[in-house]
Amino acid sequence: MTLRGSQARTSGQAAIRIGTRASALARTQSGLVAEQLSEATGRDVVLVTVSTEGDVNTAPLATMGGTGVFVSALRDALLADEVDLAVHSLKDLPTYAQDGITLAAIPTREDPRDVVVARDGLTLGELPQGATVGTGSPRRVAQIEALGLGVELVGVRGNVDTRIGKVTSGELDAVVLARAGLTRLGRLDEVTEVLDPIQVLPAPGQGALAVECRSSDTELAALVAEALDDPNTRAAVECERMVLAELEAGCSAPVGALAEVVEGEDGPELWVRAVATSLDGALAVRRSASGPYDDPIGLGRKLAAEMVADGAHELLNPAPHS
Ligand SMILES: NCc1[nH]cc(CCC(=O)O)c1CC(=O)O
Repeated sequence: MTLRGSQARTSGQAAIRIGTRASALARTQSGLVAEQLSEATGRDVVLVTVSTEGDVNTAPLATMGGTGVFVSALRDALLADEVDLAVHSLKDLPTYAQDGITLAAIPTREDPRDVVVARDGLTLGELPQGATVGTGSPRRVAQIEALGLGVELVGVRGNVDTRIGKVTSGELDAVVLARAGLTRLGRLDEVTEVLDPIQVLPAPGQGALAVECRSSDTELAALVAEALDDPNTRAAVECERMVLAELEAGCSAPVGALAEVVEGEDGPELWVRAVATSLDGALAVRRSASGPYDDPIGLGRKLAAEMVADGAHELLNPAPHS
């Protein structure tokens, strides 16, 4: 795909190359970023498809080194100067920084909640005992088990179409997905329930995108930040990701976190809520806190410290049975 910017013919500047994964969702997300960037800067923008281990290998993510399988091939393409920008789902990004890579922009996030797509328009609570609910995410498994509905959680992987297809075909009674993915793919009408974050907290960063560039490309980083960055989304996801980092958990750990900017008495404040669970959902530490808008990192640290004091590390890394 090539988007012709309004400045293209006069400026003589090369097109900005955006690296994207090949899935329909990734291409849609990258396309949105390409459109916004072209519109805001007048530059030509092209999409370049890069295949990643997470797309090629359909084994459970936890067996592939979990963190970052969707991310590293795009970063390699950036560092090799094959593309100028990489667009990721922010929740797939490892919490630690990588040398040479700058998180140039975090655009305005979509609704971060998880949703259910079930047969016959049903909600989770309406499904019969023993009904099969598909998800590959330990975070979703644990929090849904904790609801005590008597449904059977079944591991599924694959793109959005594959997962919803298992409900359409009758193989599963329901699947759980990120609402944001369905919004971007124009498939919101298939949602049968939106899960309340009080019961099922989304992954840190869910619903947000990350636009990365080479750290040496300071001019492009500034251009992209100016065109795409949303300060409220950035504050919220920095806080959520700090909770995850402080709990020393990766992107496939049973940790949920959701922060929001709210209007306080003296201006904007941050609100954050988080959960860490045992894998079977039997034990959970849930906490919430609020703090100053301009210190999302401090608030994330504070909340994580409270969760650690409540035993979050023991839940996430149980001692082996003797
Ligand atoms: N786990 C893969 C993944 N990474 C980002 C999204 C959805 C889009 C988003 O959260 O921004 C999904 C699919 C899903 O969880 O249903």
